Amino acid sequence: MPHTSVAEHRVALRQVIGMSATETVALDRQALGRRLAEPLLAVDDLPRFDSSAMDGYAAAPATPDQLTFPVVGDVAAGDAARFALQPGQAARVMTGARLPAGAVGVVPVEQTDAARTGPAPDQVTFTAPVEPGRHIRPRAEDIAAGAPVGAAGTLVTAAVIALGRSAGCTAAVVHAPTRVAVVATGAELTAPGADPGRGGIHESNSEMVAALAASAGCHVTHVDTCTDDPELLDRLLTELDAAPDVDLVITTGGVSAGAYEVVRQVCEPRESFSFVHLAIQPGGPQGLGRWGATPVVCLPGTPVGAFVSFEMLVRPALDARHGAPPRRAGSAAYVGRTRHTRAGKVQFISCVIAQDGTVTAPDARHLSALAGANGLLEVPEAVDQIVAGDLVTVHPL
Ligand SMILES: Nc1nc2c(c(=O)[nH]1)N[C@H]1C(S)=C(S)[C@@H](COP(=O)(O)OP(=O)(O)OC[C@H]3O[C@@H](n4cnc5c(N)ncnc54)[C@H](O)[C@@H]3O)O[C@H]1N2
Ligand code: MOO
Repeated sequence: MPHTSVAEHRVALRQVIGMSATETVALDRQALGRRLAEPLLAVDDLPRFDSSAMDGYAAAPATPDQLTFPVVGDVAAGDAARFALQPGQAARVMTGARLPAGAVGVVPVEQTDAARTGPAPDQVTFTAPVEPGRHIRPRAEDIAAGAPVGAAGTLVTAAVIALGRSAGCTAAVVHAPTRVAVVATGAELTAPGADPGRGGIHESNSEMVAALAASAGCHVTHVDTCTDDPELLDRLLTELDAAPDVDLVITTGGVSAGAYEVVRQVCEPRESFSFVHLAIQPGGPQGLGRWGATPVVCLPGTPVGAFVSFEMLVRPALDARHGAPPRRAGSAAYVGRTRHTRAGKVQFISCVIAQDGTVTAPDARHLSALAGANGLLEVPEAVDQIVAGDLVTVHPL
């Protein structure tokens, strides 16, 4: 296999995976988790008008110490409040109500002699003078029409949905999710619940990769398994390339040096494909290319290798495709036992990052260690052991 650096492979993956299409979606929960492809601008001011922050009385004192006011109006939230307060007048207002013109401040009902409920009184007396501006939410205080709710690249969160909708936005231009087909290959794979017999194994990669892709903002549209029969894989890839709902195929297995490496056998002869063994562990054997017009990423079959290489290689390319900024690795103080690792390869070890900034890593490299992990600890190529007190690079999962 050609020798390719991890950095070169990452660049190649980004090129093949490319950028997603953009689409306009309603600014509701379907936009949640997407990245804005264009700035989202406020359509309206928020608040749309000077409004009351309290249930109480808006007042326009004639003198700074005026305490008793005639009540000339009653404004509920939603009312148009077409009248203006003259100096010396007050109006009952509810939280969120449009303030009558001329209001200087709002006095909460608790600080008056008025009853909370029932019709508005003819007159109200406050316990203290009106403070100018108090309990008034000025128009556009939160965001003004035309100002950005979010720049391109912003993650649409519940708060972004709230801000945008409050500012009158109804839709957003976002990066479309990548429609992914997963194909797990291997003669030994047995479907859930079926008898694996003497040599079979319970198949797990397909749903693991589907879950990883979903967590990376993809829509998983196909999940297939395939035997080691080259004709079957050829036919399946051709079908997926023709399918209207597949932007990317991710395969697992069949990429190493054995006699029945179906993915390599079928894909390697095609010019666009390259198969490499990267200096990382696990996840070293990798393939990449296009079947027809469809990008195909070939991960190794070992479940931990497939997981780690998805996280460290494929996820960054999907993030870029979906308009997300690069994730930053963290660092943590290693507090476990001395771990000997293999120099010459970047190692990714399942680890547990604690709240206090320390990190431990169980001895095993098995799926059980990964299932209990919340991060991957990266041991650089030149390092052959990590000891307690080392500051190490960690990638949160
Ligand atoms: N002579 C060599 N042998 C191997 C090399 C090598 O360089 N020379 N590389 C090793 C490394 S590293 C890896 S990783 C694996 C990659 O092998 P494949 O991608 O061809 O994967 P398979 O052989 O198909 O499977 C490996 C392993 O994983 C299990 N597996 C596969 N698919 C699934 C699945 N869908 N669900 C659950 N488990 C799965 C499979 O049963 C095997 O145990 O090659 C090494 N060998
Ligand atoms: O890549 Mo393999 O065992 O290094 O997963």
